[in-house]
Amino acid sequence: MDSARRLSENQLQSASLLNLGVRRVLNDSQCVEAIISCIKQVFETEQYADKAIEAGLANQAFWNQATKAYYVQHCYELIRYHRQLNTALDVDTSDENWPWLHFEAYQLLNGVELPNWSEFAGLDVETLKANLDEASPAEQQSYPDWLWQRAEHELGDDWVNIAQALNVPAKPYLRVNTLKTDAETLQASLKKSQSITKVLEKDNCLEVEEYGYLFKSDAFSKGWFEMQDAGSQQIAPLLDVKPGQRVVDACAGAGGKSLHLADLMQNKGYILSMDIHQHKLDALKKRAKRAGVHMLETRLIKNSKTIKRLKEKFDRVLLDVPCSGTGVLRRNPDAKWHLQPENIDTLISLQAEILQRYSQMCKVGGKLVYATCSIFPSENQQQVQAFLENNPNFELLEELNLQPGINSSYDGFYAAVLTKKEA
Ligand SMILES: C[S@@+](CC[C@H](N)C(=O)[O-])C[C@H]1O[C@@H](n2cnc3c(N)ncnc32)[C@H](O)[C@@H]1O
Repeated sequence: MDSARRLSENQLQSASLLNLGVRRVLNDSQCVEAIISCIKQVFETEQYADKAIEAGLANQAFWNQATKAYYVQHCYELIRYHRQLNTALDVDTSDENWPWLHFEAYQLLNGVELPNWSEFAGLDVETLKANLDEASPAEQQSYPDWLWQRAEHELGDDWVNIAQALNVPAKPYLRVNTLKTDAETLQASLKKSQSITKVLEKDNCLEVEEYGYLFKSDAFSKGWFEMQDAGSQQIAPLLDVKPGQRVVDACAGAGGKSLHLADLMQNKGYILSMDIHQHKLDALKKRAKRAGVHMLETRLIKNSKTIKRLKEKFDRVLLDVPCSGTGVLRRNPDAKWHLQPENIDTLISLQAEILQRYSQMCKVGGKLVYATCSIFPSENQQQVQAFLENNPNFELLEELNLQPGINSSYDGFYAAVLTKKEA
C-alpha cells in the first residue's frame, strides 16, 4: 500500500465520527467560518495555534460542547495536514480561497460528504488522491522538507513510523494530585462534571475520554489534578526524590514537573523553581497555590551569578531544557511550520551550555536529570555523551527514550539520569 493511501486510512479511522460531527455542525456555518478564520490567522499572521483557537472559542460562548470539540479538532487537523492539503489541491496559500479549499479537501479525503454550499468548489476526491500518490513522503505526511531530511538523517528507518505517530491527535491525560486526593475519588468527582476518565495502570494517571466541564469542575478548582501528558509524567519519578531533600527545577516554565516533584516529596523539603521568564513563574505560583504546594519557591534567572551562587546546593537537579519540541508535535502541530533548522542549532548550543553550567548546582552524590521533549539524538543522547566526556566526575545511571510509534503511545520524551561522583 502506498503511503498516501496509508495516511488516508489513518485519517479515516475517525471518519464516521467526523461524518456525524459534520452533519451536526454544518447546520451551523458559523463554526466552519470560525475554523477558516483560525487557520487563516495561523498561516497568514503566524499566530500560535493555541492562541488563535482560544480566541475563536472566546467569541462563541454559546456553542455547545460538541461544537466546541469539532472546532478545536478541525483547527488542529487543518494545521497538521497543511502541506498534505496544499499538495493534494496543488495550490498554496497565495490562492486567497485556500482555507475553504483545505476544509473541503480534508473532509473529502476523510470520506465526509459536504453540503451544497457556494463556498465549496466541488473538488474531485480522486484527483486529490492522485496528486498525493505522486507526492514526496514529506508532502504526503505533511512535514517541511528540511525537517523530514534531518529526521531521516538522525533517526533512520524509525522516522517513518515516528512521523505517522506524530500525526495522530494526542489524547489528554491528567496527573492526580495525591497531596489532595486519589485516582478513584478524582474520577468519581469528575463524573459529576460530565468528564469521563479512565484510570491507567501507571500510578496516578487518568486518560480523559470525554472532557465535559473539566476546567469548570469542583476537582479543578480544588487542585485535585494537573493536565499533563502521560509521557511527561514519567520524568519527575526519575529524580528519585525523597521528602526533605533540596531540589532545583532550573528550567521550570509554568511548573508541570515542579508540581509533580512536590507531590512525590509529599510537600516536604524544598524545591527551587527557576526560569528566565517571570510570567511563567507567576503562572507556576498560581498553580502551586491551587495544588496546595507550600514547599516551593520561584526565582528568576537574571544572569550567570544566579546559578553560580547555588553551587553544590541541591540533592537533585532537573534540567528540562528548551528544545525543538519535536516529541510533542501531535499537541502543537503548528510548531512544524514555525520551526527553522537554524533554531535547532541554536537550541543545541543553549542545551549544552545549560547542562554544563547548571550541573554545578548538584551536590556530590546527588542526581541530575537532563530532559527534553525532542525526538532528535542531537538534542538527547549526543548532548549527554558530550557532557560526560567533558565531565568525568558525572556518571550515567539510566536513560528513558519515549518515541511515539516506536515504543510509546504518548508524547516523545528523552531523559538521562546522571550522578555526581566527586567535586
Ligand atoms: C521544556 S520547557 C520547561 C517545561 C516545564 N519544565 C514543565 O514541565 O512544564 C523549557 C523552559 O526553559 C526555559 N528556559 C529557556 N532558556 C533558559 C535558560 N537559559 N535557563 C533556564 N531556563 C531557560 C524556558 O522559558 C522554558 O520555560
